[in-house]
Amino acid sequence: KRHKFWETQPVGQFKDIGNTSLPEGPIEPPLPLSDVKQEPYNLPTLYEWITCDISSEEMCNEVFNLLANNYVEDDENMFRFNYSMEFLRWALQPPGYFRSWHIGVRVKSSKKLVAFITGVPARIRVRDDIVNMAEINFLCVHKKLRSKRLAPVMIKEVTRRVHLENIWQAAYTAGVVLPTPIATCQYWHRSLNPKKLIDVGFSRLGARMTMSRTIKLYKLPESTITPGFRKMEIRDVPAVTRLLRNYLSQFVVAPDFDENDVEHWLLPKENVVDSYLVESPETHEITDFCSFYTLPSTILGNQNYSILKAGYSYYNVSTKTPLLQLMNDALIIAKQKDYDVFNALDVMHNESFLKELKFGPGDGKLHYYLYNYRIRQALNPAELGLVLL
Ligand SMILES: CCCCCCCCCCCCCC(=O)CSCCNC(=O)CCNC(=O)[C@H](O)C(C)(C)COP(=O)(O)OP(=O)(O)OC[C@H]1O[C@@H](n2cnc3c(N)ncnc32)[C@H](O)[C@@H]1OP(=O)(O)O
Ligand SMILES: CCOC(=O)c1cnc2ccc(OC)cc2c1SCCC#N
Repeated sequence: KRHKFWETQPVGQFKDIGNTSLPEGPIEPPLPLSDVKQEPYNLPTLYEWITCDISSEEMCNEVFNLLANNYVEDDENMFRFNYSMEFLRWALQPPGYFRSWHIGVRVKSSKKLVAFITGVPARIRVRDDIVNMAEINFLCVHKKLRSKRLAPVMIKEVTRRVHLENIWQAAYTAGVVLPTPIATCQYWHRSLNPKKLIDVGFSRLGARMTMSRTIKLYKLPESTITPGFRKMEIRDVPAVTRLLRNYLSQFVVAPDFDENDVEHWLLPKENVVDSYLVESPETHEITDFCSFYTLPSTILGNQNYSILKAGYSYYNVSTKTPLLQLMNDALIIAKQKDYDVFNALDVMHNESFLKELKFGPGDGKLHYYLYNYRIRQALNPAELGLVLL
């Protein structure tokens, strides 16, 4: 497949796969800031750039609506991600964020928002290298403006603005195959509301299975079973940071979280992120941690339901409680909160609990990418300690 844009970019190229003589690390060196293009890339005549202030209710609502109607759908067009406004503010305003990396495209005449792309700063460790990167997300072009080569312009513009902050690497994920994935992961789904998932056509009644038998199969206890299992609070940030940093150190690619990052990304936020930990009833030591984020989806073309309430496994650490038991408590919490499904990627140690906790494999893949950073050989999902939103 010809990748006319991606073949011009400092990313692993398909032709280089297997060429282990190429060094691991940055592909191109940083430039002096004076060499970075000072003015925005040209857009087609009818359109203009707009820097989106996500703090503004009106702007955030415009972004919400663009994504709600034009963002990612599954291959069967059964679902479309429906990121909430509070989720977008959480995802886009981490410590040290740059408003200039929240980039929109408007129609000059109508001022209608028709495209969007974002970056947020993140310190990502790759093996022993800690790299300041941009995490790129929410690339979206209105359905009516597709296949006009707008995406490469959006990507070049966010690249330019990231370069202006002296950052030269990026991390991103996509369901599509581009040059060149550093890892390819699989989604797994754990039904919490099997009747709804069957009704919308995602799941099917198993052979020789009745609906009541299916509901019973996925039934969970009313309450969590681990002694000392409780919601994370702000006073837990130092202990959770220690626990998480130690746990993530075993993976090839992982965020280098400090306490500020943990406070932003992992403190519970209603309808956005849920975090629980195990505080030993004897020693009061914090021994385990689990978290999931809330990303609903619009259900496309179903008479009975319009929204799918989905939880997504985020960061989990087990040092005393078996991961299987910890994640079962996470499922119990999600069911208590009326989630329809709990999703997880096969990253980190997730493989160890998926089948036993009755997750089923999805048909979607998620490819991880680094920009301007070569990894000699693609990683196994279990070597990834990074979850993007
Ligand atoms: C140092 C800093 C660096 C910062 C930047 C780092 C890189 C960040 C990269 C971005 C990371 C985003 C991560 C993220 O947000 C998470 S992945 C979600 C992406 N968004 C969606 O799928 C929403 C629905 N689809 C759309 O809105 C459009 O189809 C999009 C906008 C996707 C493409 O619009 P279009 O109207 O359908 O297509 P054209 O404009 O005609 O352009 C075609 C070219 O775009 C390439 N393409 C298609 N999908 C892509 C994708 N998901 N990533 C990268 N490239 C993608 C495609 O391969 C082709 O290039 P090629 O000819 O070379 O093959
Ligand atoms: C019921 C299981 O599927 C999903 O939860 C779901 C929901 N919404 C989506 C929107 C766009 C979409 O595009 C790939 C996929 C989904 C999926 S499956 C992949 C995400 C996970 N887990």
